[in-house]
Amino acid sequence: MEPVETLPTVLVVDDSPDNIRLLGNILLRECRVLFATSGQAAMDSAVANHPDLVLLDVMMPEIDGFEVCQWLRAQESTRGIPVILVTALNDMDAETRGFEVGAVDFLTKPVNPAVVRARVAAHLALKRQRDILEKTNLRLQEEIRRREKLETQLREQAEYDALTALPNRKLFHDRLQQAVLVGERRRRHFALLFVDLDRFKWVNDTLGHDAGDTLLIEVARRLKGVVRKSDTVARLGGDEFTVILSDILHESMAELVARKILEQLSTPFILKGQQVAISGSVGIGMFPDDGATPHDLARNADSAMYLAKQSGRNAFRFFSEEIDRQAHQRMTLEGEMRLAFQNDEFFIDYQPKIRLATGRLSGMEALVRWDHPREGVLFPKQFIPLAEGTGLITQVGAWVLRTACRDATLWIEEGFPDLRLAVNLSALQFRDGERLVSMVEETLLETGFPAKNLELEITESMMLGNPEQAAETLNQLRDLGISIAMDDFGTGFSSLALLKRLPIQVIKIDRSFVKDLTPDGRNASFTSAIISMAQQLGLRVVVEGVESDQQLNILKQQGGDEVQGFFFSPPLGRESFLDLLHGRLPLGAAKVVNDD
Ligand SMILES: Nc1nc2c(ncn2[C@@H]2O[C@@H]3COP(=O)(O)O[C@H]4[C@@H](O)[C@H](n5cnc6c(=O)[nH]c(N)nc65)O[C@@H]4COP(=O)(O)O[C@H]3[C@H]2O)c(=O)[nH]1
Repeated sequence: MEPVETLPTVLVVDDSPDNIRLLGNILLRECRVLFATSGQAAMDSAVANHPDLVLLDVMMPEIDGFEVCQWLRAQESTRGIPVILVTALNDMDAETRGFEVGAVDFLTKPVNPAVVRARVAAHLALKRQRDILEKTNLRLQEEIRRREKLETQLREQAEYDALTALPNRKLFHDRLQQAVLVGERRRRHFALLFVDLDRFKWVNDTLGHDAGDTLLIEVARRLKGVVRKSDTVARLGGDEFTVILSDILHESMAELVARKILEQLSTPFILKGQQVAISGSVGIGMFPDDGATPHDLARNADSAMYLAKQSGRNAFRFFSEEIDRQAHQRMTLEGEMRLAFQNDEFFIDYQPKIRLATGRLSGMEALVRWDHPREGVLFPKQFIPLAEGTGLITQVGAWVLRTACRDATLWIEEGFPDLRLAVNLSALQFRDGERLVSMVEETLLETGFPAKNLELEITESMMLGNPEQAAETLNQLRDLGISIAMDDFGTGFSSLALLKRLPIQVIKIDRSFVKDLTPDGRNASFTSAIISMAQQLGLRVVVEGVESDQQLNILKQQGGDEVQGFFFSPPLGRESFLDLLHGRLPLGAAKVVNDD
């Protein structure tokens, strides 16, 4: 006989003490037997003693065997205990229900001792096997988790730099390879920047390696701060860092990041309690122009970095000489643009707008120019993108609106009360709606220009980022009494939904549609369709870029409201425009000075 503590435990449940005694005697030799004489006592005992098997009488008062069995199955701690139900002979219904509530077997009364022993022994053996399997399974899962953790650690050690936690050289090469593949497949540009610290050796030699490590960790943090989450910043070793800027639309975006990096690196670091100024050099390679393979691109970005270092440090260089020249020209221009306000170098030309129905001047569009001391007169496309890239556009835009409103107020006072002034807004001004609305409001107050005579020109793309916020800004502008014109209509999505949703009063048909306007051409159908759609929506239509009387006649027939273009007049300086207003200069007499 096995010692009692190693014998399996069987809980015998029956409300009849005789039956309990009988079953107990049958099992006594092979098992440790526990007893319960009610359903409740059985449940309590199962939870407390966790038996290896339950022999459960079905017919009991209050809580019967089915309920007890169901309850045991529902509890986490007793779910695995096999239950054999003891039923009356030939009670088929009881058997069916018993299986439904989770019993594993049946014994029928009156019980046959040999059958009882055999069934109990079989189910105990099964349970033992299951327990062993479960334990093995748990151990295996634990082992898998341990190995996965180890693998992750090993991978991180193999792919990440231990000091800065940035991707190391190996992972950088993988990512670069990946970027090249994506770039090839989707025909996307991306930029690779090589960044090198200019005084790292000095820090290591004079302040010690601890300070060098602190510096590298801080540099890693700052570099990550200037790029998007989807970009990669890696450390190749020493003080050599790289940045992969994915999805670059234009080199100027890479330039912007390079400049931010230089700014970050030239902001002093605190090392061993003292302020240390270092700087960096950045080399930029553009995919695919500066290298269509990871190897070529990396080599070229690296050599651009050496050129930057040679050119006096704290500098960036593009690999391509042409791009580099343009980037540095932009940088110079930016500095000069800041000075241009002080030196009064901006001025405005006004291009007349003509009402088709009367053939008379109805208003003008203000177009900014920059009288650059070295380059001569610069047109918007030569400096507005730069002003947008540097944030200076807010200042330029406010200056244009104030100056144009001041000029136009004078003209209104000179006897042209209906003169309408159109001013362009930039997407960047539009992004800060609140600031824009208060700037416009203040300008109207300051200059006394009537809001109803002002038309602000926006483009569709400005609305796309956040249409809800755009609609709110436009509503606030409309509440001031200003009209809103959708510029360049037809070149973007030309979404009707947008026209319906936004408080727009005017659409301006882009001049590309007027260019080849012939009576039976495709462009004629296009302008005609837009004009009749606009009329149905109650919008005014201004057509830009009218250069010939043939175009004019078509537009007249199609019923446009206003036109603007070299056929009547190019943009004019303030004095010439005044001459035009007073009839001293006839419409159509001025020569084209800006034909882009
Ligand atoms: N080929 C041809 N061109 C014609 C004709 N009639 C007018 N143009 C030109 O077309 C442009 C019309 O302005 P836009 O579509 O609003 O396009 C403007 C506008 O989007 C932007 N811009 C101008 N001034 C400002 C400003 O103060 N702020 C902002 N944010 N953008 C401005 O710069 C763009 C270009 O301005 P500009 O170079 O002055 O060029 C002007 C004008 O000189 C024509 O018959 N034929």
